Amino acid sequence: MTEYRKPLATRATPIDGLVIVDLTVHPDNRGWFKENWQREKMVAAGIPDFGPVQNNMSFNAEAGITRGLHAEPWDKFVSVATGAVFGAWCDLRAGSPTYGQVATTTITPDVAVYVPRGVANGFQALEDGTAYSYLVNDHWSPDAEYAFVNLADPALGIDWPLPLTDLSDTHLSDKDRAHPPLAEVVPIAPRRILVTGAAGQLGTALRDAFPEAEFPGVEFVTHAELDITDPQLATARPWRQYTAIVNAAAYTAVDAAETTGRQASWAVNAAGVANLARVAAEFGLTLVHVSSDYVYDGASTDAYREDAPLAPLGVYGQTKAAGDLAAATAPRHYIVRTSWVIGDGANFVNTMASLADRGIAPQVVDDQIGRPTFTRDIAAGIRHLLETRPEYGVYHLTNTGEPASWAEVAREVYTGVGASADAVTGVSTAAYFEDKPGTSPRPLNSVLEVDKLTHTGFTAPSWRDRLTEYLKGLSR
Ligand SMILES: NC(=O)C1=CN([C@@H]2O[C@H](COP(=O)(O)OP(=O)(O)OC[C@H]3O[C@@H](n4cnc5c(N)ncnc54)[C@H](OP(=O)(O)O)[C@@H]3O)[C@@H](O)[C@H]2O)C=CC1
Ligand SMILES: Cc1cn([C@H]2C[C@H](O)[C@@H](COP(=O)(O)OP(=O)(O)O[C@H]3O[C@@H](C)C(=O)[C@@H](O)[C@H]3O)O2)c(=O)[nH]c1=O
Repeated sequence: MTEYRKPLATRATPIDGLVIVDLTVHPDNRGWFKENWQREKMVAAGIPDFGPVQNNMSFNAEAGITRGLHAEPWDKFVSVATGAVFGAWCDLRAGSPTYGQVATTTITPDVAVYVPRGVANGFQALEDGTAYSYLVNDHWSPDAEYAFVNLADPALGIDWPLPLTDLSDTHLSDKDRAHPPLAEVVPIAPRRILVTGAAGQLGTALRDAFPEAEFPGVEFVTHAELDITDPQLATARPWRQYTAIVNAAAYTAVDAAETTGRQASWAVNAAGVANLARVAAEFGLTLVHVSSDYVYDGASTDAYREDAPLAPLGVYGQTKAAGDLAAATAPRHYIVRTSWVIGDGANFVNTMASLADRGIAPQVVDDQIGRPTFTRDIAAGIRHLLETRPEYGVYHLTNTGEPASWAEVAREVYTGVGASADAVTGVSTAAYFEDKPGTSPRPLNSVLEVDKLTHTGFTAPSWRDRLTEYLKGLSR
């Protein structure tokens, strides 16, 4: 029986994330009215902001008609427009703490159920002429991965009001009779993570931080495999089957960005990020984007906090700043600003180690101050953000320890590889670049304050410790 004028409320079930919702139904002399989905109130009541894109209805002419149990790769919000059903669900999500658990309840117009992606859904009509409604957050596609479980499987122990053995073919389809028992079900994999720019320094480290065993279906794409500037990006993947994009793609040739690489820098670091942000916004994904200390002018005498004004000096920094503004338009975004990245690839430490090996005594700038940051720690910090989900926004993420100039870093590298630190001569940035026309201006202060990230429970180790380990691992 429909209960009228109940306040909107939610009730937990034995299945993790499967929520029964009490809806407010307003009766009058013509019938009744209900808000079947009301985003603002329902999200406030704790129902996920699941972004429905399709509303399905099935009409069930007679009581006893039974459908299920079907787990599709999208979330559902089910209820009835008229009549009543006995609803039954079984958790078929790979890795779910409640895998195989069953929940049941009666659904009348004053009840709805939020069914998370991968939980198999089924029902038996309790009245003739029952109209069953479900909102879903992906468009139906024959290519989607589905899972099914047999609604008569004794392992589920569902106590159907009308025994299934009494049902004729007009009440239960052959297809639904033939679904496998729970023991033979292939579970539904979770939504996937996509990592762009996967052949770069950070992309390489992200492969270790997001192993397939812990992140089933995680996808690493190189520049050749997915160009973030692609105008067809919105249709390049079935995006609703993804949960996050980690953007490690960038144009990072700082000096070339001033001249021959200006267009490419804008295309990748600004327009490409805007492209990703549009996809993230449209399909409800979290965008993790990586940014740089070069978005600041370096004139501050203090370490930079996340809310410091953007004031980039050169083209690379300008395009990175534009990318940050674009990334922030995605409702779910983490912008991870880091500095002086060292990983697997061409970088300052490798250059210095190579110069030391060849007995070269370099001049190195001693008035740019910052902290080298190792890609394994950036990757670990990104994993931390995606797993703990602090408030969306900008986070500084660098290794910790006393900041240093590039000349000091160079001396540590020389010492670390067994050469003399005396080989490194300090020089001012102005003097170093004096005879190098067309090069980029660089901030003198690149020190980023990392307290905000620390408060979320993540602090990267000291850069000096990481440098020692890194130099040991260099194949020379
Ligand atoms: N390196 C540093 O010192 C610092 C870097 N950062 C930021 O950290 C992030 C990671 O940098 P890092 O790993 O060092 O960069 P890398 O230059 O090592 O890697 C960038 C990757 O992006 C790829 N790429 C370029 N254009 C596109 C495109 N249009 N679509 C898809 N992929 C593309 C590149 O491929 P290909 O080479 O084939 O073009 C490359 O594999 C970047 O956002 C960078 O701005 C921040 C501070 C310092
Ligand atoms: C090789 C060399 C560099 N330098 C200077 C140039 C430069 O100012 C500094 C560091 O050299 P790099 O070539 O690594 O500088 P650069 O490419 O500007 O490094 C930057 O890359 C971008 C992508 C970022 O986002 C920044 O955080 C920063 O890491 O050292 C010397 O003084 N002597 C040398 O022999």
